[in-house]
Amino acid sequence: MKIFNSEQLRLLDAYTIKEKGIASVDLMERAASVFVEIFSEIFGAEESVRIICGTGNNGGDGLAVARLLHQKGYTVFVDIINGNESADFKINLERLNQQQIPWQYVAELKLAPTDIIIDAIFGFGINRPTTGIYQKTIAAINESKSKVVAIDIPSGLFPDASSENHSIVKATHTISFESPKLAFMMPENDKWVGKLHIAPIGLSEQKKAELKTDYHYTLKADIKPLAREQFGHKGTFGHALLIAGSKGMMGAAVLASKACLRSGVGKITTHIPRDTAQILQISIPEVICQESENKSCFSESWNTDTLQKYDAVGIGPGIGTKNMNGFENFLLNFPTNTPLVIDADAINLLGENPSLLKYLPRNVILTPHPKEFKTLIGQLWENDFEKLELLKGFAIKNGVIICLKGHYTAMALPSGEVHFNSTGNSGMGTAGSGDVLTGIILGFLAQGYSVKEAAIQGVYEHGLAGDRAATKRSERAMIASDIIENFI
Ligand SMILES: NC(=O)C1=CN([C@@H]2O[C@H](COP(=O)(O)OP(=O)(O)OC[C@H]3O[C@@H](n4cnc5c(N)ncnc54)[C@H](OP(=O)(O)O)[C@@H]3O)[C@@H](O)[C@H]2O)[C@H](O)CC1
Ligand SMILES: [K+]
Repeated sequence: MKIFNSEQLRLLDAYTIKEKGIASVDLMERAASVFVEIFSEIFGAEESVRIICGTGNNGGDGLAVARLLHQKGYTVFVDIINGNESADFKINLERLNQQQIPWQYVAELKLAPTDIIIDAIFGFGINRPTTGIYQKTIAAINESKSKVVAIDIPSGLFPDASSENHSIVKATHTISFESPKLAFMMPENDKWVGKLHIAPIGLSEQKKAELKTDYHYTLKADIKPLAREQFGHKGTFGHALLIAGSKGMMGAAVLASKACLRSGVGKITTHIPRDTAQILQISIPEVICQESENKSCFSESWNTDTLQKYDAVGIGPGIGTKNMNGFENFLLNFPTNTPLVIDADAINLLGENPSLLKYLPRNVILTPHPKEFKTLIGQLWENDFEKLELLKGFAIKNGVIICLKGHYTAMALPSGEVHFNSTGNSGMGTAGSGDVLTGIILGFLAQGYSVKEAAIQGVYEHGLAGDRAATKRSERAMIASDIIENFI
């Protein structure tokens, strides 16, 4: 799914009105009705609902929502912050009066603890930080103990730029129209958005296809699994090489190897330090163990021919950062066309010696978490929008795919595109979860997925398996092995 900016959403809005010959107020009605559909699945009609509206189209949505909830039997009360009224706001205020739904202009907001608040102050039309009565009302909402449901976007949040230090409504749920806003993907905004719901309102599919954006949100419909050949065998489903582990960190090699096998790969050879094969062999009998001749997992005897035998290579889980020479030797000998996934300490090694970046092969996926990303680029960022620019810049400059792990893992491609993942949960913030991801991506690469497919699909399915694990156990109690066990 594409992520559009506010200018594009306005264009889509106008185009849909023209193409489908519907009035803008009818599009507002459609938006309000899909909002109410989702809202009523979350909150029953016994609830008393306070709807706080601005006077633009977000406020207009709020008025239409008030009317539709009233018709469904909810007790509603509307507060309006006086301002310039949009045409569709005016129409909906008139409709509200016809139904004799109570409303008032807000002077000072006083909320009952039992109220559910619907936030309809500002939508994507916000163009400056909130001040005065808007700021005061937002503070009153945030100080209340009420559940808050934002229409389209929590009021005060800029959809396409950083809103650091602004006054923003802290929503429990955000029901957003048609596509998520870029701001929702940023960890710094997690505290405002709450649980995100996407509500399609039927904007023009043709125009959506035409509009270009760098930003995408991966949903089930975007995932196209590779067909598994009926006559295939372990020789045709790919042979992966994983370079992982060190003394005390062999669990990382175990988790990544097992996840790789679960991804459907034909064979995996796991290259580990000397005298550590027993741990791996006992944990996973299906793995081919290959011990290094020394204490690190880097073999001096590696050359392009030995590495070229594999369909894909993964390096990093649990390797430590002590053997820079070994890593350098690995990269210098790495075959140009073999896909490679680089994780964990291998990323830290690259960060320590950025001159090695020029030796990266053609098809590379790096999977840092934010701290590893910081080490890799050797600089900090002021806010998450700046971090996103740095991520894009790194992918473009180095011709690599880089997956920055997080709630919405961001995958930046050399083309400048960024794909945000939609699956996963906080239970995946647990030791070994990243090793599992490396194993899955490696397995997909070895089976012939392109680097783009392996990254996007690997991250998506890793999250999906994590969601299944959380359902069976809980986000708190799940561990990395549960992600592997729930990979189907
Ligand atoms: N295409 C869709 O997705 C649809 C969206 N709908 C809803 O419409 C809003 C966007 O509505 P819009 O009227 O464009 O904008 P807002 O309601 O967000 O804001 C209204 C005006 O408020 C002014 N403004 C902006 N920032 C501030 C501020 N900090 N303080 C005070 N006032 C502010 C600004 O006007 P100015 O002239 O003062 O600059 C805004 O224009 C969208 O989010 C959806 O909820 C449709 O209902 C259906 C289609
Ligand atoms: K809002």
